[in-house]
Amino acid sequence: MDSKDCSRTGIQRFISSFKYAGNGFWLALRTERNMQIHLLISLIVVLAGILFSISKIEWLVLCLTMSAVLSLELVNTAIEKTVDLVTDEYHPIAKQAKDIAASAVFIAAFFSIIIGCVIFIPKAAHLFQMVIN
Ligand SMILES: Nc1ncnc2c1ncn2[C@@H]1O[C@H](COP(=O)(O)OP(=O)(O)OP(=O)(O)O)[C@@H](O)[C@H]1O
Repeated sequence: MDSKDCSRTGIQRFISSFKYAGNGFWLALRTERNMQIHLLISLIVVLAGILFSISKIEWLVLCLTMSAVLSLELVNTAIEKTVDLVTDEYHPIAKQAKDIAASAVFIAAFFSIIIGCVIFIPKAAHLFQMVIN
């Protein structure tokens, strides 16, 4: 923390933390292709939720899964950057750190696909039945 930070009040630091979080989000969104893909899929899921008028519980489950995937992608990016800061040479521990962080995103994305299928496939099938009948 620099001397400027020390002189600020709690509320100013609280507001600044939002600004820093926003900066981090936009930086990851601008520079990380996977983050752009996850956000695009989240927007499509939200549109599908509106289109199919999903229930309150389904919205809550989707919000949890989308926030898990997006948050873990941000943490994965932060870990990648930290590892790159420590070493730009090949190191087995660097590989382990990056691979483990990437697998956290993979697990969240995998289960969010299952949740999305459980919520939307019956609704899409029902819509399809109505269209063909
Ligand atoms: N310093 C390193 N030492 C050993 N292996 C590394 C190192 N840096 C990267 N790797 C390996 O290469 C893989 C890709 O790393 P990289 O930093 O390019 O991330 P990425 O998977 O391309 O992620 P993104 O596309 O989100 O940037 C890692 O998962 C790891 O297995």
